Amino acid sequence: MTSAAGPPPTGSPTGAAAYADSFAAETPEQLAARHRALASATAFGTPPPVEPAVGATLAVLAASGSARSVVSIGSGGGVAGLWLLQGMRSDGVLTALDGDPAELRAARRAFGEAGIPSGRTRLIFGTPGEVLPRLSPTAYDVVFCDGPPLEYSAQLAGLLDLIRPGGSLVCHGLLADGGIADRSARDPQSVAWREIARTVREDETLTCAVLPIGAGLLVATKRA
Ligand SMILES: C[S@@+](CC[C@H](N)C(=O)[O-])C[C@H]1O[C@@H](n2cnc3c(N)ncnc32)[C@H](O)[C@@H]1O
Repeated sequence: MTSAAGPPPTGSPTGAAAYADSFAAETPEQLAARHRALASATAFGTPPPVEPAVGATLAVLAASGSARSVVSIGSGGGVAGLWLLQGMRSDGVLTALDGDPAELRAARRAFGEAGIPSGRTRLIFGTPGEVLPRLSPTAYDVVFCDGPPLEYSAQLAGLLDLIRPGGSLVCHGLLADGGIADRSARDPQSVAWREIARTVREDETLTCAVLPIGAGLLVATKRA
């Protein structure tokens, strides 16, 4: 992807993945947030933002449910948040949490530059374990998780409790290194992803799918 905001990052996808990303054109403000997040990833080793095709999928999921209330766990620099806001109702509120104040500042900047009214975002510092108990059960249309699975796998029941019937849990990153599909991979991250995927697949109140875009999306929708 080439843009006025800078050259394509190294390691950019090719072929079908590149087409999927190019289809999901980003605004100059989204591109600026993406380039800041990628620069931070290069400089500090922070995880990269979601790919454009993943962002567009988040927007579609939010739009298809006329989402008014969305939670983003691991706000990062706000790239995914901007896509979610794009799909949500114009009066919808995005609650974004992160355990790194610098990431929350970056997300606030991204939302401000994109002209998002301050009342449409709620930025909360903390871990899922600290913040989830303060959120209202069955009040959210979409709960999006993007961060180390070990950080929220233990919170899975609490995450599902937040979602209204018809709403969705969306987890990003389960296909990142192929460990989930490799039975011999016993590293903690692969084990956590396997456990999350197994739990949602076996839950008869959920309809779920794995979408092989970006680093992989696990989508689980609560039956109405
Ligand atoms: C992959 S980045 C999120 C990128 C974001 N979804 C985007 O596309 O802009 C993961 C984020 O999770 C946050 N994080 C990691 N562990 C956390 C924890 N235990 N509690 C809260 N946030 C955490 C990191 O600070 C980081 O900003």
